[in-house]
Amino acid sequence: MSHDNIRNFSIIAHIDHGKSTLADRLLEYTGALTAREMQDQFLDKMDLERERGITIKAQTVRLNYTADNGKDYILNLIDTPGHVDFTYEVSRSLAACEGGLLVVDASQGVEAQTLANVYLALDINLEVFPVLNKIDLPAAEPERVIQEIEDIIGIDAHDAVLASAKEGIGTREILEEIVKKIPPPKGDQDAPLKALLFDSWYDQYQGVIILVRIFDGTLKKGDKIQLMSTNRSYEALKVGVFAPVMREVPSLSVGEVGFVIAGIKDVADAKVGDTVTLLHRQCNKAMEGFKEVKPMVFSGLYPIDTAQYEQLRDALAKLKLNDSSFSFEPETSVALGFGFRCGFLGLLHMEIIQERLEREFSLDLITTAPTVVYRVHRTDSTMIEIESAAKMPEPQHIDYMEEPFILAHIHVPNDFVGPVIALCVEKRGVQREIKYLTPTRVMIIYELPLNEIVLDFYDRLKSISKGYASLDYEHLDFRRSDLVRMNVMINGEIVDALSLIVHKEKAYYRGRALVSKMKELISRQMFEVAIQAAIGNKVIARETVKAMRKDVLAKCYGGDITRKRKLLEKQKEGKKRMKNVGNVELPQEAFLAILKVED
Ligand SMILES: Nc1nc2c(ncn2[C@@H]2O[C@H](COP(=O)(O)OP(=O)(O)OP(=O)(O)O)[C@@H](O)[C@H]2O)c(=O)[nH]1
Repeated sequence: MSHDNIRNFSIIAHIDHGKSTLADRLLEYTGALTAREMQDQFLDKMDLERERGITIKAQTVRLNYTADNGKDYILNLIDTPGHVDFTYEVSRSLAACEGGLLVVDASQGVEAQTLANVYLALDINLEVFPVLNKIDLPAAEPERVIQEIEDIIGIDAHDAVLASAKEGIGTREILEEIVKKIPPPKGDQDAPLKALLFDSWYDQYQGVIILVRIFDGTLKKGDKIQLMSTNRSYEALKVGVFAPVMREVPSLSVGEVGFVIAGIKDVADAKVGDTVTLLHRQCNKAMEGFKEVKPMVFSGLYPIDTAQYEQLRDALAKLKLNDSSFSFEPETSVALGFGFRCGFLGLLHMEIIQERLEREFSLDLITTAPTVVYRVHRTDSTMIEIESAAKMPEPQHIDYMEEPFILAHIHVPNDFVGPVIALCVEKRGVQREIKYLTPTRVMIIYELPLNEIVLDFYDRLKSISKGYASLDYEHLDFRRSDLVRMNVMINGEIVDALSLIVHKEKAYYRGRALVSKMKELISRQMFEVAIQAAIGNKVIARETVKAMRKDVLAKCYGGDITRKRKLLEKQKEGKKRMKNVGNVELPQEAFLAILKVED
């Protein structure tokens, strides 16, 4: 059977350059969606995604298209998540394709994130062709952007499609280009099944659904399949495609993309990048590029109201059903009580989960400052990985420690090179390369400790570059580093949830800055509050929040009860995100004060 009529492609775009809008246009044009269904963007399903304008979970659709040459084609659009935390998932989705549309906002030009994904695509030899979107905007500069694409990315862009996804301009040209420029899939129909699992999620009615791209062989309903990384086998109960809603088909063969429901219980068993083969006729080599993804950023989540603990646990379990890259385990804090230490792929992933917990599950949470995984090599020559300062052994048991490093690509206009380099140096960065991509655009490549990135790197980068800089990063390795545990004491008591691991050289300065920030954040209480930072037994900084002079209610001249109630209510409002630690009331912000400290 010929696979000549199949085209598998992704849309590669920087956030907000119009990927979802364009995808909807393609669906609409090929008749996959009616205009009414178009009211909502089809591909970005979750509310949160829509609100934040970012794509979190990949979605894939099959489109039927009759080309100008009179032939019918099946176009599989494979959506990719659009954020730096999900690079691995992006790379697996791209691996399921033969080509990619590079969508660039004609008024903005090429951005760092676009580059990262384009390079991912070019590295695996995808056919990439450019589409300039938003040409309806008065600020669009197609010529400049075409030049930029050629200079920076090095692909031919002179015949880039000029499009406006908003106004439906260029849609047919794009479909024609897909057919002409992207090669059809190759593969051996008679070989044993070899399919790439490139996405999976949990559906409450159907269980785990996996998306696969067939490279060799055929996958039929009823087949006994095996996942090669876990060696577990399942029966393919349902096989089908999204067109764009789920539709069962008898089988999927070479080049095709579709879903399989196979009674997999847990998304953690359906690992992105895994190879699907047949139990009794296995392919001899798994797909390349498989990686186990591991959480890199951790934070403590505690219910403000201890009665919400069970609810929080259930909510975390529910979220985990659909997100195997997220982890949680119970943690107890003297200061905050019972909660969970949660692991995330990165900061955005963390914010998304926290926001969902508060919004979809109506939980009020205190979150502790994000941290990374450290490796502690103990004097007894064993090694442990810790993801919170509370787990750090006493100094006499530590031989040395290591912290994770990343490779950061920062894309910035010429004018900001100086400040960006200064920031990287301040954050203990090691310079790799500074590349002038054009006379005005610069790529700054630095090795940086992840620990500095999770604090305030991104915000600082944005503010020193007036929003122009963009960042993307990949994990490099663990490096030996001089780290100490810093404790924060409130009225002489160590508050464990505020302890942090810092680089020794930064400790004094950070300690001082942290306590002075906390002083601003903690409101006056009926008594004096001493805030101290200490390393071991040594106090390195101290600030005092003076006692309140008058009772708030004293302001309410005597008997005006409504006024009094109003004031009390107002106080209650403000109390929402407060936690009593000892007898001191600490606001949520105080737990994240370290994020607001500048070096
Ligand atoms: N003027 C104009 N606006 C557009 C065009 N295409 C998209 N937009 C707008 O640009 C914004 C971003 O578009 P999206 O399609 O959500 O961007 P996206 O690239 O999918 O973003 P992610 O899902 O985060 O990757 C939206 O407000 C769109 O309405 C266009 O051709 N012209």
